[in-house]
Order: sequence, then C-alpha cells, then structure tokens
Amino acid sequence: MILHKFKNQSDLDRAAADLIIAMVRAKPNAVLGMATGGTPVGLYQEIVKTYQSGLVSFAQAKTFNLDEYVGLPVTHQESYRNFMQRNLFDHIDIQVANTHVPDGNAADIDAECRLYDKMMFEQGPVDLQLLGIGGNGHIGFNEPDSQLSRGTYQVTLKEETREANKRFFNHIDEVPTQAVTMGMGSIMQAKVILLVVKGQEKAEILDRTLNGPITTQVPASLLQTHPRVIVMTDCDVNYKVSY
Ligand SMILES: O=P(O)(O)OC[C@H]1O[C@](O)(CO)[C@@H](O)[C@@H]1O
Repeated sequence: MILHKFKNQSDLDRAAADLIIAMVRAKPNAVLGMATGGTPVGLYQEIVKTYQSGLVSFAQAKTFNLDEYVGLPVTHQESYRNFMQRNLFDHIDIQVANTHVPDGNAADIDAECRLYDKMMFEQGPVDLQLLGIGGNGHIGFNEPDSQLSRGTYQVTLKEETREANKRFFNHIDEVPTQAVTMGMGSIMQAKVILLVVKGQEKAEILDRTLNGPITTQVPASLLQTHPRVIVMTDCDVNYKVSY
C-alpha cells in the first residue's frame, strides 16, 4: 500500500478525482468500482467539474457499485442507485445501461447476487475500485466477522453501521437492517484500489488497516495483501510508505 496524506479534504478530493479521471483518459472503456456514503461526494463533484470542462468522457466507461440497501425503493434519496444518479451519473455522459448497482429490491436476492457476480466476471475485472471505510473497518458493507464472503451476498448491518448512517435518514428506524454487498473476493480482484479516508475520527481504524494484523475483524486490513492499493487521507497516521 502507498499512503498519500493531504492537508485538507478539498486537496484530497481533487487528487482522488484526478486518479479516476487519469484512468478513464488512459482507458476510455475502463471498469470503475464505485462507492457511496459521505466520503466520495466531494471527489464526485470534482469529477463532474472536469467532465464539464470537456477534459474527460465516460461514454465508454462501465461502473459497478459496491453495495445497496435491501428494501429501500430506488426512488428513496438514500438508496445507493439514487445517490449515484444524484451525485455523479446524472451529470456526466455515462450510459445508464453501463452502470451497475445491486438491486436491493430483487424478489430473489440470492439470484441477484449471483447475477451481479456473473456480470462482474464477464465485464471485469474492475480497473480501479474506489473504497471508503466504515468506523469498524468495513469496506463495501463487509462487516467485521469471523469469516468473510468471497462473492456478492446479503449482509445484516452492524448496529454501529446503522448508527453511523442514520445521519442520512430522519430516524435510525428508517435505516435498513440489511444490504447487498460485493464480497471481499470481488473487491480484491480489482487491478487497483483507491481507499479514501476522511476525518480524524477514522485515524484509528486507518492505522489498524495499514499497520495492524490482517484479520477478518477489520475487513479493510485484508487490503494489506493486495498488490496495488493507494490510500488517500487527511488523517494524521503513520505508515512505512507515505507521501
Ligand atoms: O463515507 P462514510 O459515510 O463515512 O461511510 C463509510 C463507508 O461505509 C459505506 O457507507 C458502506 O458501503 C460506504 O459507502 C462508505 O465508504
């Protein structure tokens, strides 16, 4: 892993956006793994600005999102499909048919998970996977556990994750208890991973991710075994390869 530290979040957003844009300019039909939550909002805004300047096109790009809530209608502001449309897809020239978010309302969620894996297998591998990190070390919605799943699956969210995400809802009771997420195996197959970590409150989990033991109890620590992970952060944290 390589750690890039930034003085502030706007510099970080710009650098993360630039990396994604560089990938798409070098490979117009790149497959991008996308993330949601608070972390990527600013960098998506930077991508939109560059697109509006005419410096990049996503017309041939494909995307696969990490996860989606189960049972939240796509019309709900906080469904991850809705998030992606509002924050990125509606503002760039990507073809909607080339954007993929797991269907958390599928009648048969298991079948939906297998379909998502099949599409990723056929259209992948992901060239660049963007990740945020949960306060408990989750990536995608792969929560700490005694074992982790390889492919896409339905997960019960930890209470701390629902607590953290309640800021996006009116009340914690509205935060779904279940989600569909890419498994760790799918995430680890990406050629390059960009982990973005914002806010000093995430410094401790980032330190455990970078420097702690590799354990399923900190899913992000498995990234230590991936050959090409770039971490961008504004946290004050130490690592052997940092800039
Ligand atoms: O960016 P946030 O809102 O802190 O969330 C952390 C991570 O947890 C998730 O909400 C779960 O997938 C991600 O979207 C995000 O990267």
